[in-house]
Amino acid sequence: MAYVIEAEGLVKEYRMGLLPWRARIVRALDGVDLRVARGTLFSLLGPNGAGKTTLVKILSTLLIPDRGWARVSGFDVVEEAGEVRRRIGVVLGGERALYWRLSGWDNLWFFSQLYGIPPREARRRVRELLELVGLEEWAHVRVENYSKGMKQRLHIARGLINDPEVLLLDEPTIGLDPKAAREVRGIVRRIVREGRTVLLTTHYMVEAEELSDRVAIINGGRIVAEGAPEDLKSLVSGGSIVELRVAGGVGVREAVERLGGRVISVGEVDGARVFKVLVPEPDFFIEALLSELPRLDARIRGLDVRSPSLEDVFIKLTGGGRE
Ligand SMILES: Nc1ncnc2c1ncn2[C@@H]1O[C@H](COP(=O)(O)OP(=O)(O)OP(=O)(O)O)[C@@H](O)[C@H]1O
Repeated sequence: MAYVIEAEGLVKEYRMGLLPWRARIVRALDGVDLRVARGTLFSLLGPNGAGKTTLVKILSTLLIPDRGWARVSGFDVVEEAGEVRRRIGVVLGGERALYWRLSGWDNLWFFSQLYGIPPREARRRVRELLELVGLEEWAHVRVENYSKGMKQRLHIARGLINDPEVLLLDEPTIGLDPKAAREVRGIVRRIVREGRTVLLTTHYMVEAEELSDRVAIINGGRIVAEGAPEDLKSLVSGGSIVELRVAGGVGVREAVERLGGRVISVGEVDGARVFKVLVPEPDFFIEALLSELPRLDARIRGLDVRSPSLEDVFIKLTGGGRE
């Protein structure tokens, strides 16, 4: 198996505060190993502050790790940073790397010339990329008139200007409405179909589940699980997820556990508590629960049974997270 991204034992710490005696060390990566096969889409899924951006920055040579090593396309990200940069495209979330007063075409042309692409080839490339991201009709309109989704699509085109083997995408759909996010995901799929390798970070389970060949769940600077979405779901397999909404009652959680359920999260919606419970045999569990709850003075507001999703795995392994 040819791995186009490899990393082992990556550690990165940030020092917070200017005064040495009051400095606080934040360990953003705490020994990360990673292997991404050529031509696949790999997602790093994790809550805020998990270390996703730090990892992408190390792989794109923008940060140097304190310990460990990483190679992209066979080149070391520290020792051979120039070689790595020639072979990657990077789209960092929230960046403002476009010139808003220039058109989409002029932005891509400008970046093509920074890479020293000969004019004839650059023209062809810009045309193809605008087509890939569905902006050919907007090519000569200033970027300041683009919607958020269009800007993000242009960002992605910019990340591909040097025809990279590997595209690193940090939170590509953050802040986009569902339609714009769907368009971006479609483009990402096309990029992988072209034979490139894509590593993307996200905290949207659905995105990771829908797009990825493999997913690594990262939390607190460590990869806590890695595999194909289906494999990861089997971590909470051997059962069903029962979502139980109850109002009032004392000792509900204890009762759920006594009946063989494993509580993976507890939330609150409209004044009712929502228990997500992993249960081996839902029929038996629900029957027993229905006779138990009235004794605890708990009123059932809703009950739902479904198969586990990637989100359940994520919650189980990270103890929460957004979305
Ligand atoms: N420049 C910095 N200085 C100090 N601490 C930082 C810096 N950048 C990141 N951190 C800290 O390192 C940890 C990991 O941050 P990182 O941005 O890599 O996480 P993330 O998974 O990308 O999160 P998010 O989804 O919020 O972008 C967090 O605790 C963060 O506060």
